[in-house]
Amino acid sequence: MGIGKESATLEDFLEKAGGCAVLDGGFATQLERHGATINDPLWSALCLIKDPHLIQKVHQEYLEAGADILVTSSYQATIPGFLSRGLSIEEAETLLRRSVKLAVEARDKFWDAIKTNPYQNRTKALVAASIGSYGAYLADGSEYGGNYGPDVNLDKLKDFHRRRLQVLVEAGADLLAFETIPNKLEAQACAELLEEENVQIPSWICFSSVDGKNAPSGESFNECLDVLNKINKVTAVGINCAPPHFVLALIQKFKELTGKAIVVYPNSGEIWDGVAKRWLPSKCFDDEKFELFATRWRDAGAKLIGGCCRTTPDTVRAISKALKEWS
Ligand SMILES: C[S+](C)CC[C@H](N)C(=O)O
Ligand SMILES: N[C@@H](CCS)C(=O)O
Ligand SMILES: [Zn+2]
Repeated sequence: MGIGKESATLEDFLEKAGGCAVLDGGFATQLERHGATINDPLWSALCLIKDPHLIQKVHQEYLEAGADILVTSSYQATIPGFLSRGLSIEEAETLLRRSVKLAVEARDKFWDAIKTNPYQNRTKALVAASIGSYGAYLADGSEYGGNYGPDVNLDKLKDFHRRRLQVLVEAGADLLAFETIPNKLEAQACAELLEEENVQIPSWICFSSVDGKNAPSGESFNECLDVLNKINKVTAVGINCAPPHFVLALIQKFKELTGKAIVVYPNSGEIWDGVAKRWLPSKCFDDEKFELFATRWRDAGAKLIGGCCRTTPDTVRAISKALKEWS
């Protein structure tokens, strides 16, 4: 027996979405635009404790902007992270389940409101449970560095991810989204866990990149994807929270390296300073540029396209306009 409901394939969903699905945008970014303070080791997961209503509002805003897939607020929600704040294991698991519940409720409410409108051309959105990297939990910018040191081995990374993954799948997520994976070892740990836990829902594993060519650790995507290609339970692979000007070349590279579906959701181009905990200005794409490049990314072979940090519902609206223009 595996965990998670038997679901329709991602391929079927992509077909219903017109061949290419629109993801949402920067989740934490939109929380902050509404005034949330997340300068904290739990980052956006702090809102699971302090302001769950705001989480649901942000999901709603991304649906209204055209997202076919919502990514949950669990990026930096981890059991050890919550324990270090004095919560019990039970409370930590309740918060993880809450992240899925908030997105599912937002999705269902939105769908109930639009499904009978004959002029709407939408598919019922999916909820992807975010599983941020170990580096995200460290809260020191390690998801863009990829060097976890000699004490972190394959088993330690599996132990870190296992229980959260089980709780999120059992809470009813439609998909798993591993985000900002910065090295080959962690990609392998996540992929092998999908097999060990016999996960029945589709999943993507996304890497960050700081040089536009390799994983942040310096390992080539060739090596990283070699590991993932062998594991059928990894449905899609790609890039998230890397600068958007890297994305076209990375899609072309990934097309050569894998037969799996490709997912891309870059950030705005700003650079995260993990020590000062703030975004530094750099070469950025505005929403018009996202609109222009979304079709280039699709034409290069990406099947799931959205935005990550510092992008907003307006960015998603621009991507949706570009990709669903035919509809
Ligand atoms: C995607 S980064 C901006 C998330 C925050 C980071 N893990 C930190 O806590 O500093
Ligand atoms: N899903 C996370 C990604 C951070 S890189 C968020 O949008 O907050
Ligand atoms: Zn991001």
